[in-house]
Amino acid sequence: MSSNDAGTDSEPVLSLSDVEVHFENRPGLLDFGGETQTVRAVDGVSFDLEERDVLSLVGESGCGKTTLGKTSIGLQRPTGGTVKYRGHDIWKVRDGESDADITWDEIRQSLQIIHQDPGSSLNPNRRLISILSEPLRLTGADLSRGERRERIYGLLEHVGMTPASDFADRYPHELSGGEKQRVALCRALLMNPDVILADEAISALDVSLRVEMMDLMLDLQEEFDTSYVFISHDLSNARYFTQHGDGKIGVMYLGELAEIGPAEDMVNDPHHPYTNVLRWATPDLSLREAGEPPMRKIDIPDPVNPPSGCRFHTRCPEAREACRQESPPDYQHNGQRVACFREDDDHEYWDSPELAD
Ligand SMILES: Nc1ncnc2c1ncn2[C@@H]1O[C@H](COP(=O)(O)OP(=O)(O)OP(=O)(O)O)[C@@H](O)[C@H]1O
Repeated sequence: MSSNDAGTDSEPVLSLSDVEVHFENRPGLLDFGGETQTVRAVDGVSFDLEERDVLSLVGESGCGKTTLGKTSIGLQRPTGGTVKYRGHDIWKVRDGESDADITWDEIRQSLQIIHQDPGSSLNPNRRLISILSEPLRLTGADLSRGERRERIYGLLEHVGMTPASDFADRYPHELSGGEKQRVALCRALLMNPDVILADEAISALDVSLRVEMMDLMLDLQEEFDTSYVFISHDLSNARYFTQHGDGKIGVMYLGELAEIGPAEDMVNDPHHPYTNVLRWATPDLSLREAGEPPMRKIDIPDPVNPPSGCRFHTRCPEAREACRQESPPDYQHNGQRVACFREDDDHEYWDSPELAD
């Protein structure tokens, strides 16, 4: 085994280091003279996900949550940096450049996804029993037909679809949205994954069902030893899920992680001015103070041409000249990691002039 790819069980389940995903958008056929544009969807992101951990990614639409989530579970190849599963560089394994004793199939099986719209990922022509038998066959579980059925029934009942015999022979269109999402969760869990990427997995559910679904996911996390990357545009849902899962919230802005830390610290004591904006924009947190948003401008810059220095400087109420010049490194503040010069009492930021609108 090569020294730099010798994964062990003591390694984080996932470890992302300086990950970058840039998309090259080529001009369309009719776009004469158009130039290829580079969309900087994710830039310089690092984090570890431990066993039975939660990382919730929040941020405005287009900030790179889905791209980062997919990159974390090997559905998107990064254009820079590394993604490691238990210490193994997953793309080296995929490309046959690793002598690790793990295969790409094993890694892919360990990293599962549930989408916002589970209906689109459940085959409409197959009954639930058949949909849920598939992962058991794929994982090579040596089970008889009867044992498979028993395992599936057990899980359906566990997620509240009782009696399971009433559900097993139904087609997806015979289920409610919440039931479909439970089936998608069951199907992902039957692969025995280490990580499930839940991409806006509760957003399409009625508000009354969201907490129920999050509780179910957390309940099963204990039982199946699963970690979650939980994507949500709603900070109050991310707070609930992260706090109960004892994990971290990562706030993304224009492809970068602006701040990451434990849920309560992020909500009650945000250190990055953009985390403060998200908090202000989430009425459910009951923290909104009267008046204007804590931002200079409303419009979001283009990820094709992000602002220089700190990407948030064009909207940040605290921005100074230094923020336009230089990109802030990560500073550690207790359990939080913050990319903002204001964390450094000695930084030249404090002596540089405030930015005018
Ligand atoms: N395959 C692709 N090709 C080109 N650009 C892409 C591709 N996928 C995503 N993008 C762009 O990358 C940026 C980040 O997109 P992404 O979907 O990751 O953001 P998001 O935060 O998940 O957004 P939303 O909350 O709206 O789903 C956006 O500007 C998007 O248009």
